[in-house]
Amino acid sequence: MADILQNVMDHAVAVARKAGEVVREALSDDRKVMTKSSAVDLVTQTDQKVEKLIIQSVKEKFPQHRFIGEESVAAGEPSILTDDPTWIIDPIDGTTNFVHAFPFVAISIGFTINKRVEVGVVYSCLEDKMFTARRGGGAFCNGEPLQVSDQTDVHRSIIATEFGSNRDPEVVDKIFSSLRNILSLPVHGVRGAGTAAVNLSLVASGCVEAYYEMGMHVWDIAAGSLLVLEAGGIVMDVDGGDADLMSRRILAANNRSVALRLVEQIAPYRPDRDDVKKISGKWW
Ligand SMILES: O=P([O-])([O-])O[C@@H]1[C@@H](O)[C@H](O)[C@@H](O)[C@H](O)[C@@H]1O
Ligand SMILES: [Mg+2]
Ligand SMILES: [Mg+2]
Repeated sequence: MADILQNVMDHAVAVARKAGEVVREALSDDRKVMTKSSAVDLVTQTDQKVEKLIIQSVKEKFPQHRFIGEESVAAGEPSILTDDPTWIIDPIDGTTNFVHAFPFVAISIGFTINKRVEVGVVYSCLEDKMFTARRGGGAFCNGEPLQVSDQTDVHRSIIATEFGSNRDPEVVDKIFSSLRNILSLPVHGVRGAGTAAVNLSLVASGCVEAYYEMGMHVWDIAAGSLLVLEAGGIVMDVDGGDADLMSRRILAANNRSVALRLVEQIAPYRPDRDDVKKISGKWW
């Protein structure tokens, strides 16, 4: 197992770095913007090109492995997580940032066996920060070990979250009531990098105490959730229950004390799960 995981880690780092070069080069091109689930859920040809590059390179080295890729799922591939070795890929996490040249854009590659993340790689390619973690092996940024913040007082914390791309009025109301509750605790501040993976790397780096969101997807959080765990943090559902990669809900924090104070303030809702999709009238 250790050899396989080291081979996976080495390959994920190498292909994430190559993908980062493609993204940086594309920043100087005209970026043709398309939309997916809403007018603000953006995708570009670079997202699609990078995902193809990653999957093709993994298939050559690990032909038996499975994939859940954001843009493959958008094109109709199922996002079912099995016990098989699976690469969970977000080719560009922060596409809206990429379109606007806002400087937080990441390639996120998680690797699971038996539905558990064993390797996580998040390459924040405009910052040139390679975040890596192996289960039980610690979390690192460009080779330097990461440790979550030791702050236990939520009032002295910065909390990260995102507004997402769902503009249904009832969802927007939930987002803002959670935000109002947390801001009024009070906390030192609320931030959002515009990418779940970078937000999770900020928790792992001790720069923010927690990140929560509802509506993001498994490819946004698979790699980053392991960064947080291996940096000494915790990951759970926004209601305090067990973390569930496919639920599209996450609360990642430096410790339980801060996490549970946030659970009390978050107005939860349940997005459609990543592994439950209507395809040609059937549910799977
Ligand atoms: O689409 P993308 O840039 O890969 O991923 C983004 C996520 O990282 C973010 O957490 C979410 O709020 C955005 O709506 C978007 O889904
Ligand atoms: Mg994403
Ligand atoms: Mg993406």
